[in-house]
This record gives sequence, C-alpha cells and structure tokens, in this order.
Amino acid sequence: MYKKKKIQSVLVDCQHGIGGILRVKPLTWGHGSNFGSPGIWVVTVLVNFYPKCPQPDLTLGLKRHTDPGTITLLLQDQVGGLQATRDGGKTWITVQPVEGAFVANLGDHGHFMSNGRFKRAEHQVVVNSNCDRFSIATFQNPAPEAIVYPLKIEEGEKAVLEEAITFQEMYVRKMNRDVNRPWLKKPVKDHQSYDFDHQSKLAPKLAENIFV
Ligand SMILES: O=C(O)CCC(=O)C(=O)O
Ligand SMILES: [Fe+2]
Repeated sequence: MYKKKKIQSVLVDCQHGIGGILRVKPLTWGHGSNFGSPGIWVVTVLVNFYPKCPQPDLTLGLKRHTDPGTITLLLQDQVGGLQATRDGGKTWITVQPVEGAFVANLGDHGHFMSNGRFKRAEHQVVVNSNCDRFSIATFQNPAPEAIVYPLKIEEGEKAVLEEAITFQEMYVRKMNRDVNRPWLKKPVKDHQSYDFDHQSKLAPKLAENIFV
C-alpha cells in the first residue's frame, strides 16, 4: 500500500539523491551545464495503471521503448509485468518486484552523456488477466534547451552522437524514429514471454487498496 504523503517525500528524496549522483541541483544549476542553461532539471512523475486484461497474450501494457531522459526511478507494486531485454528483444527478463525498492532505469540522455558507457534499458510491460497493476515512474530529464552530447570522448573513441542537439530535438527525433520500429508491426505474442500462470495465483487488488 502506498501512502500519498510518503510517496511525495520519497520523490523529493529521489530528486535530491539523483542530483547528488549527477552532481547537479534541481532548479539551481549554473550556466553551461549539460542539463540546460540556465539550468532546469525537469522531474516528471507518471502514474501508470494497467487494467487486467482477459487475453494478455494479445496485447502489451506498454510497448517496447527506452526512456528519453537521464535516469528513471520506478516504483512498481507486487503484481509484476515489467520486462527488460539485452539482446534487442530476442529474450525478455522479468524485473521481479521487490517490496519497497525502486527500479533504476537509464535513459537515452544518460546513454548519450556517457558516450554509451551507461547502457539504456529497453523495456516493455505485459498485462495479466487476474490483477490490475500500478507503477509510478519518475523521469529525471534535462531542460528542453539543454545540449545533449557526450561529456567526454576518449582518444580513439567515436562519439555516439554525430552532433550536439537540444534535448527537445533529441526527443522529437526519437519519437519520429520509434513510430517506424519494425517490432511494432509484429504480433505482440512474438515478443513477450511471461509466466501468466504465476499471475493467476495473485489475488486481484482494487485501486483504493493501493493508494490511501
Ligand atoms: O510500468 C512500468 O513498469 C514501466 C513504466 C514505464 O516504462 C514508463 O512509464 O516509461
Ligand atoms: Fe519506460
């Protein structure tokens, strides 16, 4: 069960924690940083609700994607359904829910900024026939006008980006590319693997039992 006040305070803690890791302060960055000039670090919170589905092998809760920002911190309930791939979608690993733990997910900006050293995680969400599912994602993004380019390129290394672009431009290019991805045209059951039997053993949950 998630308490609204607790979630708010956890989100603020996350924002400061991530700021510490990235060595930036939300809303107070100096000029010239990779997070925007004048710096604004945009944290977006998204509550995802996946209603139970009578035929879960025919659809996805969320299609395969990477998150555009720097880091996503995700709180999922105990139902499960998040999957990640390391081999371009051939196999999918289920990210088992751990009570009270966040999933930390690197996004496109994190990947570009580190010149590919930090791997962005491709992920998707499957649904199940027995339980509704909730997740809360907090996306840590640079400001729209922030310049996206590797912070450092070692000698002999190739930059993962051909040119420096704004985060806004990076986002638009990504969205345009993603709508033409070939896997979107394949039947859903060809690119998911999940233990649907396990799901049928979970007791259904009502929304009001999750948020109080
Ligand atoms: O619901 C989840 O587990 C993942 C949500 C997600 O990937 C997103 O909101 O970008
Ligand atoms: Fe995502």
